[in-house]
Amino acid sequence: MTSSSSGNYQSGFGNEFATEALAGALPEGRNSPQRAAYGLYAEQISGTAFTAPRHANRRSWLYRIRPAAMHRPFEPLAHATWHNRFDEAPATPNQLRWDPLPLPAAPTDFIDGLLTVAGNGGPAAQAGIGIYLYAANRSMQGRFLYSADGEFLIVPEHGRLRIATELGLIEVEPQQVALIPRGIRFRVELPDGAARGYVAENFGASLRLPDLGPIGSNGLANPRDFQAPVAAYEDVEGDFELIAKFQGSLWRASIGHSPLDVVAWHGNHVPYRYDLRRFNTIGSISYDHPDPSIFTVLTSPSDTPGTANLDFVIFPPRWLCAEDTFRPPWFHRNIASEFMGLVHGAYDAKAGGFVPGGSSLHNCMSGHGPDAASFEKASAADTSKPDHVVDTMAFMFETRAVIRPTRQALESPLLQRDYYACWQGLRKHFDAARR
Ligand SMILES: O=C(O)Cc1cc(O)ccc1O
Ligand SMILES: [Fe+2]
Repeated sequence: MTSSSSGNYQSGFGNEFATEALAGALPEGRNSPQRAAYGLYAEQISGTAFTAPRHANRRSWLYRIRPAAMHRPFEPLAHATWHNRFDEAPATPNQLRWDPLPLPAAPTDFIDGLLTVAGNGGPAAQAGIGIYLYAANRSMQGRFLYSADGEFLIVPEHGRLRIATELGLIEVEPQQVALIPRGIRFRVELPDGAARGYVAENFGASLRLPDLGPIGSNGLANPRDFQAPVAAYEDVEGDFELIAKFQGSLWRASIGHSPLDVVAWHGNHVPYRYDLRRFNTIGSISYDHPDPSIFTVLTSPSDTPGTANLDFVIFPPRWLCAEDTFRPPWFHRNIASEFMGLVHGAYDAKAGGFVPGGSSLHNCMSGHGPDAASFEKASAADTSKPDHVVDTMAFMFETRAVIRPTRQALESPLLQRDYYACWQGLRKHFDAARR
């Protein structure tokens, strides 16, 4: 087996990258020479329509030991907890919150450990997202995964992931995220022996950096902090399995070699990692709590301008200094639906019950906001002094379409059946005689 490089990245979101693990493996001046160097096969993978506008167009050219076509036929593969059936249970307007998944006792790899909590739309419509949790305790061995249905945004909460992809190696730890584009084959290894986290599978237009408008040319997630891998290949033969996620179901095929055999590549349909601690958080320096759209890391636009299929939003450490302002998130009802997770520390709108690895769902127009304890504390706080919110990293998958929990999520013992009670202690302060 030949394998190369660890910890090597190329920087810049949306760049036209070029990388070769063997000198001269990338053809010069053309994509598809009559005979590629080293006896490699040239292969293109497109992530957008050929004719998508140039700024949105994604494709990569791969120079590989064997073409992706070379495997035995696929057959259906059952999975007890990972699926895209978002219509099994009625969509609910109830506020929902779950405790974290326990780490598994039996041997469980990343694929086995995936569980669908909720979602909307679907792969057939190329719109919506699947929301999954994973809890695993061993590396994928002799098997490789790709999804034809969407890109994976992986948000680790516990344990590092070493993600060996066709285009090279991506290593992430909690407070970093990984993005695996549609179609790219990969294997997830667990250097810490156990791992837990969240995944959004985006069936819609690929995630990109949001426009910055009047913020200007810098800020939020800066493009240079996104890191794509360098080429790293495996020249290894064996009795392996290629697993495809296709239209919400899994398929398996025997493959006689590692499909991670790309010696060189160039293009922009690429995996990335991003460290959420690099986010340049912007907020109010006068009064009022701004809309959380200023915390958008990446966005998947829909066909309606300004109305995302998916926004990936984070709530990182930050200073709060708005004067005469209720500083935590306000009470609200939104047209968008909000799935939240916590990867580190505590969230400033919830004094208890929302712990790292836990999840919450507040659907379209469902009232929510600070719990009673957080409300009382923030209403009494001295706003002439800044507050430093530290030790925190919450995130939100926000979608234009209602997020439909799966039956297994609604029936799970992890669902907090008393979640509504966190708002029941909000006292009546109204007094018509006092302004
Ligand atoms: O519900 C939440 O906690 C997320 C959220 C945070 C915020 O600062 C404003 C609106 C919002 O939905
Ligand atoms: Fe909210």
